[in-house]
Amino acid sequence: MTLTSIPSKSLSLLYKTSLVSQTLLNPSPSPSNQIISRRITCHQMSSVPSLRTVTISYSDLKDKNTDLSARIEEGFGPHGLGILSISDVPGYPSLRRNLLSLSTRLASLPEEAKKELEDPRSRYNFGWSHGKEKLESGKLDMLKGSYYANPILDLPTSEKQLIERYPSYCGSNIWPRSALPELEVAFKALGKLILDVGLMVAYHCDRYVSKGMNMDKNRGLEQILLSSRCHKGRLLYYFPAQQSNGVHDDDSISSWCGWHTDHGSLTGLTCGMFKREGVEIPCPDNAAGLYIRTRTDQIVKVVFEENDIAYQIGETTEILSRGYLCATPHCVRAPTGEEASGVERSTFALFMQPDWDQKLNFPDEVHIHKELISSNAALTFGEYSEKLLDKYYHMKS
Ligand SMILES: O=C(O)CCC(=O)C(=O)O
Ligand SMILES: [Fe+2]
Repeated sequence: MTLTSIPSKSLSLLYKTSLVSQTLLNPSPSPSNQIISRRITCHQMSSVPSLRTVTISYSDLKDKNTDLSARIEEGFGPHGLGILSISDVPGYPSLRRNLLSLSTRLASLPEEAKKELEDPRSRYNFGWSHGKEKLESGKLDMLKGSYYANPILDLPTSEKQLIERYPSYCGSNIWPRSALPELEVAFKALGKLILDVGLMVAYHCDRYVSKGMNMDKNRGLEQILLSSRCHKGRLLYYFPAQQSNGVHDDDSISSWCGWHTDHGSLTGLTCGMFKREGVEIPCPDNAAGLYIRTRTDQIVKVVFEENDIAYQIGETTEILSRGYLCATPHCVRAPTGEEASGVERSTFALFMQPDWDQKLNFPDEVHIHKELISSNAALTFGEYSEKLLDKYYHMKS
């Protein structure tokens, strides 16, 4: 388990009962499954239904005068899937390719070199992490390796007390400067771009939310992300089947990455890159990839273009927006069948999250992590995350 993605076993959302039936822009909305069925497409080769994300072009997104509230609501609102993607971001395709191509090299470094990149103090939330997190089954996750770093700040604070209290946020990056020097440049470049575009998404999210609730201009999502020193990038490498003890015979939907909601504010996601023996290939199994659980408890496979950046909502935004923007339960399914043998997957997530002292006021009725958070609790983001980490880290022993 890592700090950025905590499993939500019941997947009940915070605001399931109160605001889900209320939309801002469509006073009498069609049921969410109607919206969803409009966008269902079936891949020719497979019977697995996939939904395309709502897509906004970069040129529309960067124009602050364009009102994108309806698109934001369609993607992130109570009846949306909780994901949307941005197309045509200048420079993005090559930055994505540069970084994702390095994940195989990182994962193949000698064990001693990877050990030097580990940081137990931050519960492996900086540097290399493999086999430290638990899968839903309770077994250690040997299926993927992750590399975590803050792409914006190498050292978010020099205050010793803060570093000790919140090691997973306030710690320092650990770059493989001699073993793989290209990683730092590629990681920072992609992370910074996804943050910049994420800030534009956040601007339009605020505009949408402010139509429904009184919002202090300085406390919106954009401002929270702009002033945060805690953003965290995760380069993920899913090992090919035969290197992970053949565990890919698990054909459940969450066979590669368990069901969870990200607990920060906004997550930027690249489209996964598949390779066999070092050569990039299209995904050999149409059923493999990202799945989302909808507000009406349907499980759907979600697709977006290779050169689009996808954004998902995290728990903190759901809390701060009082449910107007809803967190996104998701998981990843591994490819199965003969064709899946030797297939690896690389991807990158940027968890945009508030600073450790951001105040979170929980609602009267808390549905998520109930056992940890009391109704109307007022915690800082740092305290909230530490509570989750304490709980899930203790599960690891
Ligand atoms: O591998 C993916 O596409 C998603 C990973 C993910 O959900 C996470 O790291 O929180
Ligand atoms: Fe996630």
